Amino acid sequence: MSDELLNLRKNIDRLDEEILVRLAERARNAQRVGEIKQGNVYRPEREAQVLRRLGAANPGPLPDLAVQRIFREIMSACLALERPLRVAYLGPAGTFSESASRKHFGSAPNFVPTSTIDEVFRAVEAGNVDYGVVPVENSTEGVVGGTLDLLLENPLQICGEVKLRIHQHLLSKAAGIGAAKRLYSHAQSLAQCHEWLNRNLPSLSRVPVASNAEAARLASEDAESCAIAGEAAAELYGLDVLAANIEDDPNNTTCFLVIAHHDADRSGQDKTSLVCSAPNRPGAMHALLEPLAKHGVSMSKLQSRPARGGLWEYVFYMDIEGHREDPEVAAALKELNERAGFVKVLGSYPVAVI
Ligand SMILES: O=C(O)C(=O)C[C@]1(C(=O)O)C=C[C@@H](O)C=C1
Repeated sequence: MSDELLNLRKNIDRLDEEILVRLAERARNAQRVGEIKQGNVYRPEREAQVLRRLGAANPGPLPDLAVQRIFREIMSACLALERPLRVAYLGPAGTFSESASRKHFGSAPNFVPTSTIDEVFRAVEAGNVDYGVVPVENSTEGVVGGTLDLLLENPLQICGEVKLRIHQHLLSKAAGIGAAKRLYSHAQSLAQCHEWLNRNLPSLSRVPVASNAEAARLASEDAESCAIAGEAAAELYGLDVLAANIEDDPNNTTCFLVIAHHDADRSGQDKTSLVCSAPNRPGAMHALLEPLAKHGVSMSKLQSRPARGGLWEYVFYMDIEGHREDPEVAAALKELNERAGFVKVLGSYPVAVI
């Protein structure tokens, strides 16, 4: 081994020990914060601030995202010293919902898979878990109506968002693509890879199943079949990637929400989700939007859904920029309350950092 290589490795060993000592010191501080803090130990606004600050202060050569992922894990482990979290997600294990949960909370919590989105809400509401992660919108397939309906009916609040790039892979234990006779996947994933499949595997029979993870499990038990699923499912079921990133839209992204009994404090870069109704008369929609324009509040999303109970009655889901405690947002919400038939603030939370 050359002298230079030996010296570099010696340096790395010394630096690792320094990092370790500093990590222990950080963890002890977090433990003490946990003792002093009243109420919830998990503080999404503080975590977002830490990640943003370190991304901005990063001197390189590591990319910002790599630094933020490392600190995401550090905070996850520090928080677990204060109190281990329980997080429910739409299962089974290996789904994109699990990947989104881990992306947001790191790997320290106890993750609890559920069978339906409704069960995620019920687990949080009953206090069986601290937080829940539910899909709300996919860039190709649109909104998850069930999640929007549950947010309207339920007293729970949104305390965070997770944006996950969805990469779909063709997975199998078969020797090659030609050997496969059946393809399992969730209907949404089959739709997201429709063009690739028509081009590359037009005659392979496509079998929709309950989830991508279930598709991966079925493919792991039968070497004549393959599945479309993500990396987490491939790892969990020991499948080979026959073709990677086969989604038709390379920007395919799903947005998830983190639900809890509380929303988040101000982080400096926040959004607020709300749902409201407008009376069915001319100019009613304009009346809803006017307070936002008047107070300089930007709206990033507007989505209508049929109201339960009234034929051709609608409710409107909005995302606006800012925290409900920011003065201009508070003023706009107050006026909106006076004009709309009904307004429910679903929560203010930090804009996703990673
Ligand atoms: O600042 C806090 O409240 C902490 O508990 C520390 C810490 C961290 O490790 O930085 C850990 C968990 C919280 O969610 C936020 C931050």
